[in-house]
Amino acid sequence: MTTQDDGPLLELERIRVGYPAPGGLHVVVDELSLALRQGEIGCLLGASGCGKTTVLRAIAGFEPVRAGRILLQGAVVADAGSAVPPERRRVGMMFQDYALFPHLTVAGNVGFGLRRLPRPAREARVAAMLELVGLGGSAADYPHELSGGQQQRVALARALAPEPALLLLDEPFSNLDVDTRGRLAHELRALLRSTGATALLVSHDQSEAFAMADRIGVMEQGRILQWDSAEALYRRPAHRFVADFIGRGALVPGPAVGLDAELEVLLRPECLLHDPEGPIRGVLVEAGFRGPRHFGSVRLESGDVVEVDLSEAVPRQPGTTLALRLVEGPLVAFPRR
Ligand SMILES: Nc1ncnc2c1ncn2[C@@H]1O[C@H](COP(=O)(O)OP(=O)(O)OP(=O)(O)O)[C@@H](O)[C@H]1O
Repeated sequence: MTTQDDGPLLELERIRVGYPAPGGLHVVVDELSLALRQGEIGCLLGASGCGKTTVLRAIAGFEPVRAGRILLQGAVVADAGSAVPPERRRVGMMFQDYALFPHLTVAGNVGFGLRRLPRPAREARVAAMLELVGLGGSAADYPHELSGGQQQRVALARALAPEPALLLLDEPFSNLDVDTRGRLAHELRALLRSTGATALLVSHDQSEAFAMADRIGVMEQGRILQWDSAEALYRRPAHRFVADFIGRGALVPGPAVGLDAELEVLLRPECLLHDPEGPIRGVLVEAGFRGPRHFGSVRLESGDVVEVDLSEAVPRQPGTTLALRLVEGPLVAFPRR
């Protein structure tokens, strides 16, 4: 998995992808750009139906690109006039339901894409992949004998076995329960890191995206609004939708907290502090402990309700009037609509 130069391993340049529809093309993804460097893990994050899977399918070569282009390791693999076939792209894909072959053993599944290798090399590679994902003892098992998490690891081993330049993962945790999801997100990240794989995954779950990815693209209706690190998305959302979608918080008119009337300010729970001397008043609507800190919904005098970290505030009875002040340092604000 090496590239010849330091350029991005994957580049999407303003791609448009759609599906044939009675009136013409139903455009699902438009003007979408992103770049991933060798060894980076990216994530497309967005609500159901925003076009995440369609982007993966276009990268894998299952859907044609109607405008823009896709480059892998510096070479164009798809544009409006041409497309390298999927099997020549060196792209591995792990599907949402894992798509394991039920009639093949674990070893058979992992070796499926290696049929052109001589048998000893194939067997060695399968064994190495199973060792990597911690399933060395399960080679002879069938998929139905495994847990969801183990099936996921078989699917991952199968996708990694042919040494793809790029790995695509469609909702890799969707079939797992909540506890397993959290654990496996960290496990999968560590695994991908250990192989140096470059990967792009799709998720509708922010905590998964944050746990897994170096770069996250927040999508809305077929576009990426911001392609950035998790921290930048949280601290410096470039778009109102991103501010709303990522993390907790509310956009309130500036005057609600003594600021400019032309602005709307993003108030995350850590932006307002309890301070008996503070100039901002609010009534506690409800409070709750979400370990290790206490949070409360506070109705400001403007009527806006914001979430506030109340760990330092006592008492925390609903109906209490609280004095608050803004945290020091810059806040995120947008021109008022
Ligand atoms: N094969 C297809 N033919 C026609 N329309 C399709 C096809 N596949 C997807 N679409 C449409 O494209 C849009 C985007 O679908 P896509 O599966 O890419 O979204 P998604 O963000 O991955 O959603 P989900 O999280 O639900 O899988 C949807 O409106 C969907 O109905």
